[in-house]
Amino acid sequence: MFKNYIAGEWIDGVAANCNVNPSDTNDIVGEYARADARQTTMAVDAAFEAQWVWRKLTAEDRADAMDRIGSELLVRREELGRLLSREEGKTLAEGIGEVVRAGRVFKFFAGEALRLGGEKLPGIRQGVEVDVVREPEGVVGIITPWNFPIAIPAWKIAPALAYGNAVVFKPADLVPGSAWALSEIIARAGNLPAGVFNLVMGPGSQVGDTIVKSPKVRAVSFTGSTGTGRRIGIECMTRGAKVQLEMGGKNPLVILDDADIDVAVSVALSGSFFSSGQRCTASSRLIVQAGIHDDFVAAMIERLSRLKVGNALHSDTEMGPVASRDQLDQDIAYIESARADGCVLAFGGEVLQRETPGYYLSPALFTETRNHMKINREEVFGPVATVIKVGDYEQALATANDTEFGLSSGICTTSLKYASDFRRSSSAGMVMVNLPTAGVDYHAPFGGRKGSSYGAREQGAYAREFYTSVKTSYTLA
Ligand SMILES: NC(=O)C1=CN([C@@H]2O[C@H](COP(=O)(O)OP(=O)(O)OC[C@H]3O[C@@H](n4cnc5c(N)ncnc54)[C@H](OP(=O)(O)O)[C@@H]3O)[C@@H](O)[C@H]2O)C=CC1
Ligand SMILES: O=C(O)CCC(=O)C(=O)O
Repeated sequence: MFKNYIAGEWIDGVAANCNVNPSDTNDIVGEYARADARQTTMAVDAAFEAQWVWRKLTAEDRADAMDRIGSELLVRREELGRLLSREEGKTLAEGIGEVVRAGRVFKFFAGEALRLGGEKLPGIRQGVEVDVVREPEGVVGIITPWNFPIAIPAWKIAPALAYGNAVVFKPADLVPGSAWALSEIIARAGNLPAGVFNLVMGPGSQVGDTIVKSPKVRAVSFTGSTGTGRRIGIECMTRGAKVQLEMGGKNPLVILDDADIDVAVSVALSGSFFSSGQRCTASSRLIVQAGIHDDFVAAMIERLSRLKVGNALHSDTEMGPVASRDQLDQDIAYIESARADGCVLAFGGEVLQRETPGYYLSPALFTETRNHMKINREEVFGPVATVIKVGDYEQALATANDTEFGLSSGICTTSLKYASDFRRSSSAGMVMVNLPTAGVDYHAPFGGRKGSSYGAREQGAYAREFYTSVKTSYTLA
């Protein structure tokens, strides 16, 4: 049994949770402890005490800890990448890539711990000095989803710790294995004082809810569904805690007549279907100008017909299964609803059988869709993309922005004029030109607008906005 880590001890849960390999449902990955509300409160209390020890250590101590964690992740990339792919279903290359990304994130924040500067302002009164510094928030609650089980925890935990906060980490119940492996490295290689970092596995309705409602938790960082995110946001705001929410997307990829068709197909394929489309940044709406529409759709179908869907751990697999039975059911329900609305299923959308029992779905491409349809309004979170045909650039831009979400957007064009205008006019937080809407750099700010995100940006140096609080002091020298 893999245990929770509370107050510097590995502790049994009140129940157990077995996670299953979505590529082979006969394969049980492991048995993991499940905490309840009482154990979660123990973790919060431990973090509350430990924050004072941690923030008083030097920035170099914190930097060294982040560096050691990052180094171990990078050294163990193959082993941890395999565990991640086995547990979540993304391909081995994607799994290893995610571990590398997490390792780089810790290395980046090792540097950031040393770069957290302040500001000195001239006082307006004679002899008075004004200093502006950033201090840690205190105890930070981190609640993460299943689709990036190592990278998302890493890009929340690393800045939280680097800037001097204590952490209570609750991973998604679906993927405790990756979270446990990451936590074991943080606990051991980080060599942190007891209570500075706590892992509390268990259901969101108990563990997550206790974290969110605890008065000792000063800030909550969440990634997941819009519904859960909004509920957490209201709870935190009601009790005056800081909150950062990364939620859904309905990301548009515009393809103009002047696009290089090979670039457009490769960008759409990667953005829509890699990681089985289970990315909040996935390109779910392909907005295609009429002149290139038929050639683009034909080229996509040709490429999709060669896409190898199979066991995530096989080296030649290009797209693994979807992560769970629930996710498969959700994808199928959206496919049925699109069909009922009159969309044409140009490719895929079928449950597949492979040599091992798993949640295999062929990548689905719909044509003849309209932007007002349900399939174009709600996040599917699976290997499902739609094509929306438009007449010109202005219509493409208006369609792209006509969504309640605003995480990422993209355009494929060879026109500098349209590329520049799209970068300016897109209502998304991240804009890509001739690149997939998914797959971002670890040192640049990450986040969206409108219904996709709430609060300060994640990642890169911008992360300090969320994980620190500004203090202004006045001194009469
Ligand atoms: N935008 C994104 O990045 C993601 C979007 N999604 C979307 O959300 C759908 C549902 O996925 P799901 O995993 O259930 O997403 P959730 O938003 O429910 O889960 C995300 C995290 O929040 C936790 N959680 C759930 N309920 C609460 C609560 N009341 N208080 C505090 N924490 C809570 C979950 O715990 P636990 O799972 O252990 O119950 C998990 O750790 C997907 O089908 C997809 O459409 C999902 C993942 C990521
Ligand atoms: O596209 C990426 O690199 C990140 C995606 C992400 O954060 C998510 O799907 O939750």
